[in-house]
Amino acid sequence: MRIQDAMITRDNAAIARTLNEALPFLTRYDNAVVVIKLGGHAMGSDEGMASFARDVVLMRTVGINPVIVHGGGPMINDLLARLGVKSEFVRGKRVTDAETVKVVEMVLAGQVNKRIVQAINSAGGKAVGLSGKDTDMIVCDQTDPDLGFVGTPKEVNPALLHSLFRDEMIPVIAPIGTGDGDETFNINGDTAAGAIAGALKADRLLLLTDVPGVKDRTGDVVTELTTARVREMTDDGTIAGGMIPKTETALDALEKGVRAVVILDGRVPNAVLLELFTSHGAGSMIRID
Ligand SMILES: Nc1ncnc2c1ncn2[C@@H]1O[C@H](COP(=O)(O)OP(=O)(O)O)[C@@H](O)[C@H]1O
Ligand SMILES: CC(=O)N[C@@H](CCC(=O)OP(=O)(O)O)C(=O)O
Repeated sequence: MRIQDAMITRDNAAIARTLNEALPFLTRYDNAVVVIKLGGHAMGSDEGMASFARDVVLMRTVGINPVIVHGGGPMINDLLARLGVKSEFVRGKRVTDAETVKVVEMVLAGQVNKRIVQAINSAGGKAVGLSGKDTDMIVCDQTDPDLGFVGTPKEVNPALLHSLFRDEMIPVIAPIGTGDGDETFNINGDTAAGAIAGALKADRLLLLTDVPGVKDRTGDVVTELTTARVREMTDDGTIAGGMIPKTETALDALEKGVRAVVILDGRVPNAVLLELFTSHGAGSMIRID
């Protein structure tokens, strides 16, 4: 056998093994709803975005209904800094005054949302850019007067998303909500993703971030977490900062009927596919005890 033929045979064997491993998952996820939160830190380069978009289109092609809810904190920070507006976070949430909320909406629903929509459409998908304001999809209460225009979703109307699924479209949602009046609320991206996943009773909520998962005190990633363990790790301060809205979201989403939540590193190429279609998965999976 020529060296080249031997290499092809080896490659084919690896491909066959991968497909073999993926097949049971392909059946399991047929028509499943998978909500993916793409954090600002996980968005990275254009190449990374293109690879993420290809994965999302592949999910759609094999019959999954993906929903993308995105963040964009670092992009908001950039513009606020250029405008000379100071910004601070309390327990992972941005204190948002009237001026800041305008910048937040512009960056998230304009710049970041359209970048993701364009990447998915370039990869051959049919992405539709939305925010929680469209069809009153996310109606909020004010989270805490000290945080200003930060919203906590109190009502999620997912009807539009079901229509989009029927037409094999991929919703891409900016975490901006409306109030009972005509207020605009800034919603933490994780919180918005959890609220949408809960309303859809999603099969999976994937929170893509810039760490490999939830780390314990020694810095090791915990691959399987119960809700009780998450509470313990929050109480003793092991879970802190930006990880708090993620784990709070996970607990809330599980309570609303989401089957499992996974926190994983969005910077790893094909992170979403590895999580969904391999037996070892990726990141930290949180399930109800
Ligand atoms: N126990 C923990 N395990 C992993 N990350 C943690 C933990 N506690 C705090 N963090 C911090 O949470 C960050 C993720 O939150 P954040 O920066 O808001 O992400 P994103 O922008 O992706 O939403 C990590 O980069 C890490 O610094
Ligand atoms: C209330 C609140 O904190 N909203 C976030 C919304 C964006 C976000 O969540 O972005 P990441 O996912 O990239 O962190 C903010 O203003 O930064």
